Amino acid sequence: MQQQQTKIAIIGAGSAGLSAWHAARKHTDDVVLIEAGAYGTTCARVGCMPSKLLIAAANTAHSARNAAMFGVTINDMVVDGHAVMTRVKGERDRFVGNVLASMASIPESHRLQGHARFIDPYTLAIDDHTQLTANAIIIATGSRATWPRLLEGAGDRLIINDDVFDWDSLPPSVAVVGPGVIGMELGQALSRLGVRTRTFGVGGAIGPFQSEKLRQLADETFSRELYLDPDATIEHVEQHDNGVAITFYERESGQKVTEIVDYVLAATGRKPNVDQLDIEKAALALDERGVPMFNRFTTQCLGKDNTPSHIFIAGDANQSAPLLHEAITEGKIAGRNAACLDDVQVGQRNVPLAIVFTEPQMAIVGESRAALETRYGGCDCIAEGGVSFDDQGRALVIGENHGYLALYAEHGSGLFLGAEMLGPRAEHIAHLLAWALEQKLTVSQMLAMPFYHPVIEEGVRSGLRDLQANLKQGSSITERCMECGPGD
Ligand SMILES: Cc1cc2nc3c(=O)[nH]c(=O)nc-3n(C[C@H](O)[C@H](O)[C@H](O)COP(=O)(O)OP(=O)(O)OC[C@H]3O[C@@H](n4cnc5c(N)ncnc54)[C@H](O)[C@@H]3O)c2cc1C
Ligand SMILES: NC(=O)c1ccc[n+]([C@@H]2O[C@H](COP(=O)([O-])OP(=O)(O)OC[C@H]3O[C@@H](n4cnc5c(N)ncnc54)[C@H](O)[C@@H]3O)[C@@H](O)[C@H]2O)c1
Repeated sequence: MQQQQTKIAIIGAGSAGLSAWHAARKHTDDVVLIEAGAYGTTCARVGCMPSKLLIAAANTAHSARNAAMFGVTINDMVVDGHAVMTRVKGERDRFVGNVLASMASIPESHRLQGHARFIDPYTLAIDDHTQLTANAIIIATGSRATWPRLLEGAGDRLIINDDVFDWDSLPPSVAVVGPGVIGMELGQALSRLGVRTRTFGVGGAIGPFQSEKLRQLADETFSRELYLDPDATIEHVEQHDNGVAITFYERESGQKVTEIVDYVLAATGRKPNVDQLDIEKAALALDERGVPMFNRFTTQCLGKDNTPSHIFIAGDANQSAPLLHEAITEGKIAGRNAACLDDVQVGQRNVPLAIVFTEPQMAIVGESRAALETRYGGCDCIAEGGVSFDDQGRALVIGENHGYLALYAEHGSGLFLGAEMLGPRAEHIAHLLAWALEQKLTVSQMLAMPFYHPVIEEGVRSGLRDLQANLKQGSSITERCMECGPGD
């Protein structure tokens, strides 16, 4: 094995690893980036971008199909599966190309190709060709899809998101297992593109929602356009000639049925890629899932001896917020801190923000009601308000009048705490609300902002008014109040 020495080794050239690379390079030239698979990042190759491209095609088909609602007739609307996938893959390749072009700024001499694993806390083996010793190591290895064993009955017809973006055309039917973020985005998109879908979950969860009201509303709303059973019992999955026989209890009738589908798409969650790193040789404290314990503000891992380690972890690998913008932020913090081990600093983290690109979109800003209840310890300190989009002016105009926005604030201070939303333009509303949360605005400060007419934001104002009305803030301090002493 070739012996090599570096100041910083970064494992994984995905979004977090590349962000770490650029941050570290501001402090040192001595950085090595290790990648086991294809360059281009999960986000661009098989994640955020191709999924949004597929969704864009699906929503176009859906709008065309529903154009009659506006008095517009579109005759012979055809979804050309081959053309859909050609555009998805073509634009996807453009995004990947952009990443590859930016990688050109990383000299070959600073890159190693191969699978990294720990030999000891400071040494990595890269495949069986290089032994790399580093003063600091950043784990940015991402995550991968997991699935229950039952689905393996589908044989080579069991697919994950990566496989969808390899298709040259659209198949006639797909069973989607897991109505989480990936399952709902891809399941609805495929259904709108004319693929016969069946979506199955366990325990009732849909998308990212914690609020029972929103979960139920999502169930009702999505069930209107696709077969969705968020608490399904799948009894048997078996590969069958040119498809898969899937035996399940039909939601409405409760009857056991067997259907043949072309593919079973596993969207049952992702696990961090830390299990193939020989992580136990890194002398780190691990949680019950085997993921290194770390400080989310420094991304520094905790050593087995309870002292901060020279190892950092960023992006999906730590599973704390498996989203692209969080991967970039964590990579930046990790890169800077790995380069300045004597002066590890707290990095800036933003408020939680998650958006699901279904229609209606789903979004969570700040902590969910359930998480807030836990944080506040059940002290009845949280006020809730909300608004339905069913009869909201702008939503009616554009024919997207479905959904609800739940808003949370703190009694007493009136501070805005967060929101959960199913509804039109949630991607934009969620940003406005996240920015308000970031600025630590109170509900009355938010209500003092301008609201144009007619816009979805007017619905947000109605929700904020409802929240304001439910807030217990005590009597307002009058101009010459008892508390105000002489000299005021
Ligand atoms: C279908 C889908 C849709 C998504 N949509 C969105 C979205 O709309 N918005 C959003 O914010 N997020 C979205 N995400 C999540 C987002 O893609 C991830 O949070 C983000 O890509 C994580 O980046 P990362 O750098 O941690 O991982 P990656 O980009 O996966 O990088 C990890 C890299 O590490 C390499 N690696 C792993 N182990 C080793 C090893 N031992 N040695 C060397 N290299 C190794 C891997 O090959 C990989 O290249 C989506 C994800 C999926 C799957
Ligand atoms: N728009 C976005 O930002 C976006 C899009 C896609 C993915 N992502 C990221 O990727 C992560 C992973 O997404 P995901 O959808 O794989 O995970 P997820 O945790 O969101 O969803 C997994 C779903 O599978 C269900 N499930 C688990 N076991 C099951 C079983 N045996 N049978 C049926 N259902 C089962 C779960 O109840 C859950 O609903 C997300 O948490 C998110 O961070 C983000």
